[in-house]
Amino acid sequence: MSETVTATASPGISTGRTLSVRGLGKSYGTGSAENWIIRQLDLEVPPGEFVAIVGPSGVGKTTLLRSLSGLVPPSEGGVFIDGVECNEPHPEVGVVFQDYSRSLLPWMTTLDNVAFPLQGKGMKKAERLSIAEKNLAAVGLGGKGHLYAWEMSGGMQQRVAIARALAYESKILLMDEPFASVDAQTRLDLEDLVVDLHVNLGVTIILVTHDIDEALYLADRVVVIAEKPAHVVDQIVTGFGSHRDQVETRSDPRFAEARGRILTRLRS
Ligand SMILES: Nc1ncnc2c1ncn2[C@@H]1O[C@H](COP(=O)(O)OP(=O)(O)OP(=O)(O)O)[C@@H](O)[C@H]1O
Repeated sequence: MSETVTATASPGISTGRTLSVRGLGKSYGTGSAENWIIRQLDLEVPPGEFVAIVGPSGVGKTTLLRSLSGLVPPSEGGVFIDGVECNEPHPEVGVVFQDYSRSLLPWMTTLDNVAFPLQGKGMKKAERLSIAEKNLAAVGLGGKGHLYAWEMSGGMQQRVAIARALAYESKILLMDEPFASVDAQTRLDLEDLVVDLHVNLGVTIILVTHDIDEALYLADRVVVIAEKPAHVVDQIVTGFGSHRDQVETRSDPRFAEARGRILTRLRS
């Protein structure tokens, strides 16, 4: 059974950060085998904005997100956080991946999974557990810290992954197809959870998805990447404000208009 959850303020988050992508290029291989996936990609995401990146399958969305997270070094250009070049994992950038089943450590309880990365901050155990508990509550899993991954649904495990990213004081949250592996109803619930987290916590969010409707429902701005090498080919400010409703927002004439524009752009 799915639950509807309202996010509450997390202790880990204050305001977001500006993320700037300048002339980003990423290639795999060398010499005559060099394959440019992304090239000349520019993007500016101010503090607190929610940006969704859409594009056709295989265009390079995951490659872009990995470059933003510092997990993959760019081949050209760079990623800047508040104007400072950052081409390696940044302590204020949290990442949530699609595959929740591989993101949680199976031998640890949920509470320990969320608290684990905080060890690197040199905090005492009681403080780590307290932050973990508060962030679990923020994603609707208060009091569930004793459970193991195998005792939770896919949607619950993905909430834990989000709580863990938030607990690490992330000011920028990168999400790669975070709802692609859960059922349709759970997906709607998780979408609304992320909307609430964004509104209540003010964190900057960049989410990659192949689902145009999901992008329009969640984001302040939808960035379309396409062609080979991939670059930004269109951007749409959704204009729906902070209030989103799964029925009302998706029935808004601007929603259909934006969807039509993106589909036309991707098929041209
Ligand atoms: N480590 C790698 N080495 C070589 N090529 C890679 C590597 N990672 C990705 N690629 C290639 O880069 C291209 C873009 O892949 P990527 O996963 O970023 O696309 P995507 O838009 O996220 O795809 P999808 O929508 O199917 O998830 C693909 O052609 C892929 O084969």
